[in-house]
Amino acid sequence: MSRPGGDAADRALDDALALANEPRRRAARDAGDTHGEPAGPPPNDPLAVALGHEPAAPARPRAAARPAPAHPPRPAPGTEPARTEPAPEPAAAAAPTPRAAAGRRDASDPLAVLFGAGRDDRPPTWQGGHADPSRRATTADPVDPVDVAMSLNEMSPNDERRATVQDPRNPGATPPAARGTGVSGATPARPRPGTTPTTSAPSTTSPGPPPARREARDPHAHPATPWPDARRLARQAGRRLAPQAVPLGEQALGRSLARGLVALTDLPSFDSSAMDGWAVAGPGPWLVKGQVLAGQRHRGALHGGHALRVATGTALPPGTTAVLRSEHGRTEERTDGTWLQPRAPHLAPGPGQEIRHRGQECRGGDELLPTGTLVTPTVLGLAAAAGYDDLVVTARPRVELLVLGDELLDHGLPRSGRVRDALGPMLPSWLRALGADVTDVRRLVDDAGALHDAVTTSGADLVVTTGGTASGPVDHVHPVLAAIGARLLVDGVAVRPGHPMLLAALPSGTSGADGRKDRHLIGLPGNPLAAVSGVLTLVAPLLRTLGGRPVPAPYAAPLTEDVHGHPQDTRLVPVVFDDESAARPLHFAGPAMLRGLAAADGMAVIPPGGARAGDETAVLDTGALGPSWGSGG
Ligand SMILES: Nc1nc2c(c(=O)[nH]1)N[C@H]1C(S)=C(S)[C@@H](COP(=O)(O)OP(=O)(O)OC[C@H]3O[C@@H](n4cnc5c(N)ncnc54)[C@H](O)[C@@H]3O)O[C@H]1N2
Ligand code: MOO
Repeated sequence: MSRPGGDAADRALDDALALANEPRRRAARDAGDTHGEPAGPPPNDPLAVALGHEPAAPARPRAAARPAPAHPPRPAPGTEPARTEPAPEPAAAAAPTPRAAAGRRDASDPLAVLFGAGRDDRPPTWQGGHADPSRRATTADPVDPVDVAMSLNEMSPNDERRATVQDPRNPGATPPAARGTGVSGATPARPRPGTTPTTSAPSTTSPGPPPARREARDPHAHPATPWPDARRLARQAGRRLAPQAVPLGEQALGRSLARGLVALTDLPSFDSSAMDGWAVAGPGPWLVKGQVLAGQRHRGALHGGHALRVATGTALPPGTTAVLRSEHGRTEERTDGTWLQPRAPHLAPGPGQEIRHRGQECRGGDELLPTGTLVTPTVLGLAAAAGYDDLVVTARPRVELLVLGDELLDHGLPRSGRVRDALGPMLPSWLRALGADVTDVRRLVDDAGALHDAVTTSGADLVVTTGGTASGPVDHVHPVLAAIGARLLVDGVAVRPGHPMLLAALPSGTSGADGRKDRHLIGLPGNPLAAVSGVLTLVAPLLRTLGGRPVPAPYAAPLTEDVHGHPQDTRLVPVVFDDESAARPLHFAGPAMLRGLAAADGMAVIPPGGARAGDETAVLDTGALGPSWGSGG
């Protein structure tokens, strides 16, 4: 099956994002920036700018051609640098505003991205592809995911992660990543005392995690994957699942057509009246011969000088030359019957007037919609009108969500150093909006054995974890992946927030009961906005591939104000469209905050080095995720 636009459109999308990001990344590097926090939060003064109605094809990002701001803008109240959370200033908080509808190519798609620039603006060195030897790969470079994949077995011997690797299911065995290093004896942490896991206790099937010596994992041991590359790697990591025939209805909603929708018949399939009135034959006046309603059939033909009272949708008998709509005609009872004539000479219907002709919309065999079209409510309606009872659609990727964290509460007020789980209630809807079948949502205690069991026994196509991706004492995601021999395709992304997110190919031995292979795990950071960043960066592109969903039409918007950038990393910043075309950055956008995003229409993609007021900036749609048929990815 090929999708409209398919990989080419997908590549175009990522290429354009790479274009938008690359020059700033270089500008930041040229300015001597290295690792670190953004130069400063965004400036104070929100401006109102209009959303550009750009063509879907990559155009030219003005942002890409401009140098990075020489001086970082002043901090804005209510914003925070990547890892600090200043006290919010309510007066400066952006109030939720009406969502802009116009200007979007695909309002149902959370990942609709619009571009502002084209390749013509690329600096000469960029056009050379590799003119700058220090430049990291971008999506413009063909990169084989296999080349980029980092097998834990291939990590350098001095990677401290090796010291933490131990198979919690088999404490005595030297895990693959530790073989040959002489390192052993890592212990997954035990649940903290006083914690109350709500839905999932530590594994009862597991012998339990062994004692371990945990050493700090160095998150900077390897460079983070550039954000556009991470999206592409996620998109290329999986293969489309096998299509299924499902009954026409909600089951099909949100999937893609695995076969083009071909008209089974002419539409309309018979000549019918477009108006309530009279079917007439020849010029008037006409003798009214009776009435035929929609769904009824008149026996025989209509002869010249005769009329039939008809309703909108009535099948017209042969001989009908036009329909006179009711407000244009007048009847008169005479001894020989009811006579009809136009109310005025100019209201006499011309030939064919008010007739809906057979085949006007399509002929049998015409392709109504191509393969890959997202099934929306309207598509269901069209398919029904065209006579379909079932649709052959792409499968929904089965996704299991594992929410990690002893500190999480599932009800009541945050208290005693514990916080409410914000991701359990939020992510399943996101995942469904991205086309997933969320098979399970489990809260796990911070226990390596529980995580190990959950991952290895899951039958899902994609396991999504939240929390535990960093290098804290109970961050078990990396050690468990290493222990089971998972292959890290992305291990840390140059994006703020969301830096520690990861994507791993699970070994085929961990396929579930149904024997599905080609399974993946995405580790989302625990900070809630960082987790959303991971959804946009890794989850959406992978789900789009697995579910064979169409590539969203891109869109971009000029920014209303300067937005500071991280020196090397892309930033994703919640923005709201104040009117039809304004992208205003919102405050309260720190990694642990959801207040900004909750009021947002999307996340602006701020390239390394920052963006200026007026810069056309790609926007990832986050505002239209409500409908379960929502596209995305
Ligand atoms: N030494 C370092 N520490 C941290 C680094 C680093 O590079 N070196 N990265 C920081 C970044 S960036 C992020 S993001 C976080 C990611 O941490 P984890 O993925 O390991 O997540 P946790 O530590 O489990 O939790 C982080 C934070 O988020 C809260 N949380 C977790 N789950 C939820 C949830 N379901 N709902 C609401 N809040 C949640 C948790 O309580 C923590 O406050 O690591 C930094 N540290
Ligand atoms: O706090 Mo972290 O912001 O996700 O990269």
